[in-house]
Amino acid sequence: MFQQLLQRIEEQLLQEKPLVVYRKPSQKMVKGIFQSDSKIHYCIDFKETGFVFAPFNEKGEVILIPIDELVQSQFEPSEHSISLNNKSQIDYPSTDIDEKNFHIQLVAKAIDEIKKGRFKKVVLSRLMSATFQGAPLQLFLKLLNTYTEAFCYMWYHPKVGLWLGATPEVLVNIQNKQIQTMSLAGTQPYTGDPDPDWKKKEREEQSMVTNYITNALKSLVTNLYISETESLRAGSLMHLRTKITGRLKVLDIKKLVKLLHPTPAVGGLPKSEAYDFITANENYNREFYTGYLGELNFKEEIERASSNRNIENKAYRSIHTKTDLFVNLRCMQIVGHNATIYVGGGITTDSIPEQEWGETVNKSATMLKVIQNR
Ligand SMILES: C=C(O[C@H]1C=CC=C(C(=O)O)[C@@H]1O)C(=O)O
Repeated sequence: MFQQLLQRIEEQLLQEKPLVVYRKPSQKMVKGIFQSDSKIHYCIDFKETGFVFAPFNEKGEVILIPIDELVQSQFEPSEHSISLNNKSQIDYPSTDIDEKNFHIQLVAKAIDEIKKGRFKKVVLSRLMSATFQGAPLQLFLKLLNTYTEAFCYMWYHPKVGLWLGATPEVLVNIQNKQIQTMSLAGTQPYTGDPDPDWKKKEREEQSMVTNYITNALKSLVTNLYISETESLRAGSLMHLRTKITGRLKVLDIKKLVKLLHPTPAVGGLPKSEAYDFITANENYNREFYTGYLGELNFKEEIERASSNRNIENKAYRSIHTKTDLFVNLRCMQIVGHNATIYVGGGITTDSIPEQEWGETVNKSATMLKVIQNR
């Protein structure tokens, strides 16, 4: 069955038609969505059904792959998954000294602006290049094998390109009017401790995200609930996560997404000042990195146990509409045998530029491990 899904993916790639194949965190089901033509469809009012792929730029167009054909199959991660602990196994591509200096100076400039009061936090990123052997589909299978707790995907559109990723961050899950989101920030390497100590810088950086999201949601939801903050493992990294849930007063996905994206986990605070700094200073276009992606308005049939209402059938079915969106982190764009890997980190007044560089190097390991089959 899984073999059939792989064949269908290969066929679609050969025909140069749009597709997305993905697996949600902690699930075994891999879904492939195949578009029947090569047109580019856009999501306009968020009432459409399909798989969305949105850029970081809020004003950029959100691409939609309609569900012309859906093929799904269970995937059993193989026993030979890649080890996530051994940092030394990675062969980091050599970096140009100018590249490193540029990033360090960029971080220093941001710290200055924070001290001057222009903004409180900004997420700064860079890209790096690496070559790989084999086919992109092989990389996707390695992602599935390696990052079972992440949202793993391969997305392709002939007019846009091919992207792969394994992200730990949920933008928002919506089922009927119930929503679930998270504030995810703060990073340290995973060393085997599932609940390590966190420094003040990471705690503050993450609580800014929590505060932003809860304030943004206040006017839109009732029953707002904020969980305890916990450590979350994402491959060879650890993050801080707080879960936030609530019930929408009015189901308006467009408004909700506009409010959440980009969260200060990928943009900064205040949103527009940080955004302006990023676009004026980062020196490259993030495109779909730190955008969002996932299922929009999918219909899901839920079977419930027998109830008084429906004794003859022993069960009754109801149709739910679900939206599951993820932030596009730990991702790369593929052209031929070249991968462009995107990595970034949150900068606050307590950031140390050299360490922020190191954090982007650590984050690149998520994709490099897969590329290098380490
Ligand atoms: C921007 C990225 O990560 C975000 C998510 C988790 C932790 C982050 C941090 O510690 O800076 C970032 O906010 C990235 O991986 O490129």
